[in-house]
Amino acid sequence: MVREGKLHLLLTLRSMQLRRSPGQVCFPGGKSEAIDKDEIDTALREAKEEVGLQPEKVEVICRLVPGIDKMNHLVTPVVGFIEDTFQATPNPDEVSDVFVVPLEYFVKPLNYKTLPYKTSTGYLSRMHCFIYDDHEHKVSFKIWGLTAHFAVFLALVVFRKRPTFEVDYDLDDLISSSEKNFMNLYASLYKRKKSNL
Ligand SMILES: CC(C)(COP(=O)(O)OP(=O)(O)OC[C@H]1O[C@@H](n2cnc3c(N)ncnc32)[C@H](O)[C@@H]1OP(=O)(O)O)[C@@H](O)C(=O)NCCC(=O)NCCSC(=O)CCC(=O)O
Repeated sequence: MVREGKLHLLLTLRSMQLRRSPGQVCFPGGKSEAIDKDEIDTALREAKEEVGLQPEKVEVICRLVPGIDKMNHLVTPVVGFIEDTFQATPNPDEVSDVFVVPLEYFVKPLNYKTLPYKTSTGYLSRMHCFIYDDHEHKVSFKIWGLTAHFAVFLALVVFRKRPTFEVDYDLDDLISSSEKNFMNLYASLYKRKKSNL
């Protein structure tokens, strides 16, 4: 969404009652169901369930290169544009807060650290970790892991500028290098699956 002339990302704080990743920041989303035609359908259905966003209020822009979560699920980000007038109605079973962050924060953060990260298959990567202070609501959010990975990639695609921290992409060939990173990660998981057969 555009707020005060700047692109913003809408994020959620997961409910503490959730079995998986309680209290962590993520995008609205979830597992695909048989009724979903594709990942876009899944994303729109989940956004409606979690934050009350009506699918017809979303202008879907694109899908991004998938990521892989710690359970080795394939997670496909869907990018959509929404109006600034959207008023979230968080489903309290799943979401305890909804907030927005300027997209630019993910290339030029005020509070950032990087953590080296080794996947279950030994693939070496890095995890971004951002602390975002929402001054209007006097709350701070920690945005890290898979969520930060997607936010950084989208910010790089949109702004096409060098971030103030290191990233694992060739910035002159962003899309290909992100596909290559994904394929390497995917291949390392596939190899392990095969050897466990
Ligand atoms: C991947 C999503 C979008 C999935 O959302 P939800 O968990 O709300 O999905 P849900 O529909 O409620 O999930 C219902 C069940 O489906 C499973 N499920 C969810 N997404 C799936 C997928 N893509 N493929 C297969 N199964 C999937 C869940 O494990 C869960 O199983 P069970 O009921 O059996 O559990 C989210 O969990 C997420 O964004 N996680 C990352 C949050 C994050 O970045 N945290 C910070 C660092 S931690 C980190 O980055 C590591 C990555 C990670 O969190 O795995």
